[in-house]
Amino acid sequence: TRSTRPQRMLKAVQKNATKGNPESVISAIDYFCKNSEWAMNVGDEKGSILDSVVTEVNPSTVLELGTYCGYSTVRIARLLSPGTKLITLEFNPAYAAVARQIIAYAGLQDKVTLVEGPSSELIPQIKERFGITTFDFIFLDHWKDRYLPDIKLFEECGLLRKGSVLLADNVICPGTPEYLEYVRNSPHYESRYYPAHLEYTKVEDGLEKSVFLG
Ligand SMILES: CCNc1ncnc2c1ncn2[C@@H]1O[C@H](/C=C/CNC(=O)c2cc(-c3ccc(F)cc3)cc(O)c2O)[C@@H](O)[C@H]1O
Ligand SMILES: [Mg+2]
Repeated sequence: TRSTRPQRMLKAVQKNATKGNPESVISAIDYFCKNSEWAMNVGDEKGSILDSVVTEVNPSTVLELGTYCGYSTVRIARLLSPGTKLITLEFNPAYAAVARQIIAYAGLQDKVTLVEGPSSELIPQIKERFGITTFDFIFLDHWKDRYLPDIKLFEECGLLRKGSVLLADNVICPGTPEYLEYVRNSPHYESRYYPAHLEYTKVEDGLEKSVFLG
């Protein structure tokens, strides 16, 4: 049967990137998406903003919602201090299988815990299963209508502390209006918009960074 786009993306990484070199994996995926097939990775322009926020926060505990093929997982994990690991949640087994291979190709498997399942079920289990009290940094890039319910779940489960940083992709395109309204109007968050473009296009999009104030 015909291969899937994530499988073709993995082939492109195995063909064009250097094993153990995260930068080459990122470049190979961006090249594939610009020259062969568009895919919903955060991309290089928004990815550079992601890099700068991760570097600024220098987090000890990291969560990503929506692994997809692992592009942003690799971008984040390559910047983490030694001994720091990130947890990434993905509920599509086929996507998770490709992501595991792309993360391993980059040599970052020891810095990543990919958990298969829906965030709504997994978030309440995180403290127990991974011995995490709160997250320093959370990257939201899963179904856009799940950003708001999941941020409320973080609050209910006590997974945020004063200063926790949430970074959300696609707040303009496809858009997350309810989430934006919440973080921009809640007294519990200080929010800032980083304008950019939808990955590999000239369409407007951007990232919203929201700091939990307690
Ligand atoms: C049930 C919610 N919880 C979830 N828990 C765990 N994993 C989840 C969850 N939701 C979705 N996922 C996974 O996250 C990924 C979903 C991402 C959704 N992203 C988008 O729809 C998206 C879409 C676009 C886009 C923009 C313009 C277009 F014309 C077409 C597409 C651009 C992006 O950057 C995007 O992130 C998948 O791997 C999916 O299996
Ligand atoms: Mg996205």
